[in-house]
Amino acid sequence: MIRCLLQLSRTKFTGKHFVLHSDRSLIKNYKSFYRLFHGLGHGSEANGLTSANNKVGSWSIIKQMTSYVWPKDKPELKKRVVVALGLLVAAKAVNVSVPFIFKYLIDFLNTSQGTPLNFSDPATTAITSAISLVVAYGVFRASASLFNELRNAVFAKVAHDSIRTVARNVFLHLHKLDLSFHLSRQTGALSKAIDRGTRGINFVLSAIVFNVAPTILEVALASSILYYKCGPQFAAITLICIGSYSAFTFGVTSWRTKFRLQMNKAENDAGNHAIDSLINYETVKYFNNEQHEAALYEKVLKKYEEASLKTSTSLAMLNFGQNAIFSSALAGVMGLAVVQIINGNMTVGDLVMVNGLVFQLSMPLNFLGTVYREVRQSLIDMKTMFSILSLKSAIQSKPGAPFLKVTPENASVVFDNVYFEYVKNQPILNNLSFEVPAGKKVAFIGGSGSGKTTIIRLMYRFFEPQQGKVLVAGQDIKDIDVDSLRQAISVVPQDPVLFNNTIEYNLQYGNFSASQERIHEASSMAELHDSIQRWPKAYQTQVGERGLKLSGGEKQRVAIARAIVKNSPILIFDEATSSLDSITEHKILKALSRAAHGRTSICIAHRLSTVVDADLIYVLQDGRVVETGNHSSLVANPSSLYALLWSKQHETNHML
Ligand SMILES: Nc1ncnc2c1ncn2[C@@H]1O[C@H](COP(=O)(O)OP(=O)(O)OP(=O)(O)O)[C@@H](O)[C@H]1O
Repeated sequence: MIRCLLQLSRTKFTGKHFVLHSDRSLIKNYKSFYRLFHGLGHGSEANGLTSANNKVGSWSIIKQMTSYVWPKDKPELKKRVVVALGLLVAAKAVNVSVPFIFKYLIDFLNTSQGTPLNFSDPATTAITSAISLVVAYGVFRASASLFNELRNAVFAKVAHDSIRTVARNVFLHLHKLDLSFHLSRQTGALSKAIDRGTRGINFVLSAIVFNVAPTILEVALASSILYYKCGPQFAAITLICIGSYSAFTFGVTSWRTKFRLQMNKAENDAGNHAIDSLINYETVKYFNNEQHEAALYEKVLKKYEEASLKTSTSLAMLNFGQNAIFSSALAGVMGLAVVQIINGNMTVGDLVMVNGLVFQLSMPLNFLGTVYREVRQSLIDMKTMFSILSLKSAIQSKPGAPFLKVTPENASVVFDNVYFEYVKNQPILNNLSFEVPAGKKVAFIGGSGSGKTTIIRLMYRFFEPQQGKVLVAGQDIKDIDVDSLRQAISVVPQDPVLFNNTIEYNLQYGNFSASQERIHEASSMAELHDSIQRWPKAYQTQVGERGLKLSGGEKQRVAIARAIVKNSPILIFDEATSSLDSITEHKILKALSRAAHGRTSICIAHRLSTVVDADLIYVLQDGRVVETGNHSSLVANPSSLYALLWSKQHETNHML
């Protein structure tokens, strides 16, 4: 899961096919997620978990969980729940009977004391009673344990199925959430929250089904028996004990909750720091900052330790208080029973039965305390996980939205008066209008931060413009199915990141139904096939986490081949050849123009030499198109920004 989340953190273009995102923006995003995740600021700005967290109440979590334990479409699981509940009732009924057997045994022993049993005449009532009582005691105890174990075995599948389904749903939902969420989250904290949340499910499920309900049943049974068999005082002491025990437990547990929250936060911080630091392994080495990193890590671990100590100390206090309440009640009922025996109203067997019944409550009560404590903690853990499920993606297809009808002949892209800002009142695109005609190669150039990648994000519908329209193949992308839009566009990002798998898997990622020939063909087009064949494991070579075992140029070529495998009518290259040497770049550009033949291609480039053959070049400045034309028309105007950039790059090339 962690690996997948890490991979996800670099995903820039989602949909069915992923092309990956740069580390630079990741680090920036990690910081903002930290604020968001821990509620330190602008939580309402985006899809922050903090705000979502508040919306998810404990009842809502329990309600959601019920649907996993009692799933409409899984009758087999429902049967298991029913059988498990049956076993539970049987175990409790048997359990409550044990003190009775004890009582009869003691009374029998009392009356038979001094009268030796005649074993040579087994038909005597005394022998039969003695043997039956001892056997019944053994059988009842064994049956209670058997029913409990069977119940656990039968219910285990229900719990595991629920955990798997919830984990899968959260994972899928994470992929469905929009880019704003992924730009704001922090991987370490998120993966820890999911780990803790799924672990909590098992606990909460078992606790509610097997502890809370049965304890109430057991308390009711024991109190009724005490009331009818021994009198109202016994039932009253028992109920007062249970009342004060529960009140004390709930009160202290609520007070302790903050320590658990501090522990979770410190654990998240430690996870984040460890992941961030290990991701930046090389940077740490470049600056000899191992000790600095370890010191920061230790600082958060210390916070964890402090919170953990407070949790343990307060737990000891809780345990002691619970025991004191229970022991007082036990002493109370025993004292009452002794008085009754002396007055001749009760037998010694009754005293043992009362002791047995009240003592038997100690187990579920003790559990009730633990359960309440753990359920609260688990609910806190699960809150974050379920809050993810409650988040709505800002980008969704409208109900019944038609699929995009796009062919290479109509694959045009139009921006009509588009205004877009990431942050309020800081426009990135300012009433931007342009057209990318179908089947043409169009280039966007402009200074760093002028909004080139943002244009692609809007085209891919990662964000929605605040004003204006984006049309693909003449259709407003807001009104069409998002998946079909993304299927129509292949993107080669600036800084691709690969899955920690074989090179073949990474190429297949463009289209899992593509044949091996097609994959090899695409890799040849990206000038990659021959290099791969020279590697000892060829296409089965593992690329390492995020593709770290490949060079920047190799990764870029994998990304190009993968986009070719996807075979979409619109191709986008975001600085796609920036890590290549000039000879390889030249070869790839030729291959790309072959691959893009008859398709619409959009290139973002800083090196103008890569776009001289573009049919149309848009020059961006301050979120607007300031110049349009092809290379020759733009250089022909010596006062144009393009001509200036062209001459500057020429000068630099000559200097080199
Ligand atoms: N998620 C975001 N939240 C806030 N601001 C953002 C976000 N993403 C990008 N920006 C800002 O928007 C501006 C345009 O970014 P964009 O990535 O589109 O530029 P670019 O032209 O592609 O730059 P470069 O050539 O350096 O890649 C930048 O100033 C950037 O800092």
